Amino acid sequence: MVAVSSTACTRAKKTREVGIPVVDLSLNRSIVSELIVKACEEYGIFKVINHGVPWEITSRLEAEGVQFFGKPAGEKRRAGPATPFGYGLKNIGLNGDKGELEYLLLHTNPFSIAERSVSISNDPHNFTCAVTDYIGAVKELASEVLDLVAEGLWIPDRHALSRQIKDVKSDSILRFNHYPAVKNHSPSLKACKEDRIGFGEHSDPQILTVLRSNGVAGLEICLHDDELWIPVPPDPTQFYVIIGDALRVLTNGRFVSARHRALANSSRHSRLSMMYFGAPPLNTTISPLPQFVSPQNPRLYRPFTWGEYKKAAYSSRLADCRLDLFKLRVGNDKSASFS
Ligand SMILES: C=C1C[C@]23C[C@@]1(O)CC[C@H]2[C@@]12CC[C@H](O)[C@@](C)(C(=O)O1)[C@H]2[C@@H]3C(=O)O
Ligand SMILES: O=C(O)CCC(=O)C(=O)O
Ligand SMILES: [Fe+2]
Repeated sequence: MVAVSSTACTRAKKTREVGIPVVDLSLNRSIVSELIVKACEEYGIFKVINHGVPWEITSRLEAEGVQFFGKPAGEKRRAGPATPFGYGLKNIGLNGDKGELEYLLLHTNPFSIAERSVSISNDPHNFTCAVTDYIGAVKELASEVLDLVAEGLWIPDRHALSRQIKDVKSDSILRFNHYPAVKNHSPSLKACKEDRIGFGEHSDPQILTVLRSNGVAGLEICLHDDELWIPVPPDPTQFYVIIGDALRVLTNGRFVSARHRALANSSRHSRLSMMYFGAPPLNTTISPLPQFVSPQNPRLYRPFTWGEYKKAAYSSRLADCRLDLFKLRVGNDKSASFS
């Protein structure tokens, strides 16, 4: 599927050279927390370096991904469908979204991983270990980032955010996306430079996403609703943190949940990305924290549970602005009080 109209050939692709913030976690803690808060307010995405995740853990999981997606189609299908977890091909979610990719969705619950690994790998024990080690390491990284966010925002309970994803009942997800290289690229199509949409525009519903990809480009973010897509350079040795809708709500809109997409334009190599989506338990209430609500900054969202938001997300299309369903009409609505 090529998700562009024929007019795309005459339309220049709108992109802009903007540097995505880079945060060095080995620097002084108060500097790091300030940098992270700034990046979350302005971009909703940043790269972390000196992150402490051992290369061996990342490369072991990548090798499992390469092995799985290299299997014959029929074998991969046996690990599907991806609703709610397992192997998916081109169909995304439940409402007709499509993309040029195949993927694996896993719940991070240890029992769920062990159970799924049997249909995914010929060596389920190895697969389970690789996934468990990786989740442990990126969860630690995500928790550290959330503690730094709490410090930078002067949230009195410095573990209030990280506790949500560390909870044993956390509803976090691990995802592998594989975007095959474009085969048989005819010269005329090449000249056209059309975009193949791998994973369409959206914001992630969770608290935050930790993304790692191989060296193949594709990820783009859209800033300030201005229709300009900014390429996010791939860096296999580092991680990108993407702010999700839940953290946007907790900060009463002070943080942005970055709208992003992945293109599948590479003609030589396939792109493989691995995302950890950090989420709270289903019954956790998501509501703006008191210090972000005041007469000057009225409450923007009504409280809801993560389960409620997830249900709304899965009833929507990928590009929908799901948070609008939970927005309060500030100014002429009595429920838009502060507390
Ligand atoms: C179209 C959809 C796919 C998605 C569920 C949804 O209905 C809307 C949100 C999508 C998203 C984006 C971030 C993650 O990749 C994901 C697993 C999630 O939690 O929300 C996907 C969902 C999916 O692919 O099933
Ligand atoms: O594969 C990627 O690089 C990004 C995919 C993504 O945004 C997602 O799965 O939510
Ligand atoms: Fe995403």
